[in-house]
Amino acid sequence: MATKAPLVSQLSPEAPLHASKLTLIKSLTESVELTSIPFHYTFSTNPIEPASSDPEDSIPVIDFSLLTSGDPDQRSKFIQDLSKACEDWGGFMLINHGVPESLMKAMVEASKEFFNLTEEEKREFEGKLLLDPIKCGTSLHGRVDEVLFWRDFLKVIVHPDFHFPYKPTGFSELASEFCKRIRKLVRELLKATSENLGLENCYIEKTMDLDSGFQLFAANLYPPCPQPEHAIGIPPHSDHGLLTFLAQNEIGGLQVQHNGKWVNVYIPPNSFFVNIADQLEILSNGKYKSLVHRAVVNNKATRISLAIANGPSLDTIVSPAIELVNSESHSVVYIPMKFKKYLELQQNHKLGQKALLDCTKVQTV
Ligand SMILES: O=C(O)CCC(=O)C(=O)O
Ligand SMILES: [Fe+2]
Repeated sequence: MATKAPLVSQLSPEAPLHASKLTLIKSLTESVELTSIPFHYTFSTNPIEPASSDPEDSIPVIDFSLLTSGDPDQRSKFIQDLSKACEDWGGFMLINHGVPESLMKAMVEASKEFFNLTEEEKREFEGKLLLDPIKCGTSLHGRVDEVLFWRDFLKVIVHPDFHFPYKPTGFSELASEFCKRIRKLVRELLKATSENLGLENCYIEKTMDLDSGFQLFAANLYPPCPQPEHAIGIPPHSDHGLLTFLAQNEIGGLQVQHNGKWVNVYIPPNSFFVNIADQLEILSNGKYKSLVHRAVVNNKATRISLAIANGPSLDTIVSPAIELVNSESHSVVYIPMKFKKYLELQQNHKLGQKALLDCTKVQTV
């Protein structure tokens, strides 16, 4: 059995988590035969409630090729489907989006290779501060987390400036292409969204300064967990930007909150799950709600997910579109805030549903 100091601190309930570096969850699960989860990983003493398997709860599917077909009827179907998905769910499965399946698979493979680097090699990319361009770690904020999450991550700022680890070979080139294609899709989706909100076609693109938009690539690794009903990969939260794109290997684990229930979302290998994030909720003055989601773990197979968060530029002051504020039916407004400030506040906020977004709301009378 491994007896590295950081491992001991994770296994013992008395040891303060903050005392030493945390072992990556991948290393922990590979170094000892675990039959139960170490104390600090207990997210819930009661088993986490299972998700709904009601066919009524099927995720809307948006066919991107309808938009690009050149047929006006197909385009208007796309616009309507998107509008309904944003209002009813806050997320949708995006199919026929034009990103080659081979590129998506290669990205998942390269992420897996990254996580397979030695712990020492990965420590080179550790990163400490919020806007450090490359950060590899475990849980959420690492040592400051009260409960540890069953997840290792690599987070990289890929726009407006592109950064990326130089290992494994070829990962950076693949990621550059992959993220560029996603930015293109985001622009198209946000043009259609502007239209759906009754705004000028380029409203979001311009006001959110997408030419300098903040794009963050994250790869998440969730190894098998001996007690998946008591641990969690990522707890319930909404994302910070405008739209997040999610892809995964063939293993499920994403759940979204819909009408007060948790719903399983399986993302097929050639699809993206796209969810509305907080800045789009603010901009739409609450017409669209950011989607609360979480990642659960399993006891059989390692899951890898890729989450690409697409936001405004860091200096953009995000506020509700004025056209959407003056209506009597919308009495809630959100306090305008620089996106960078929002990220800083989020960093110091415990991840809990939509706690930070709720703080930015003011009730008008
Ligand atoms: O792994 C997943 O499916 C979700 C990841 C996620 O929510 C995130 O990285 O923000
Ligand atoms: Fe997320």
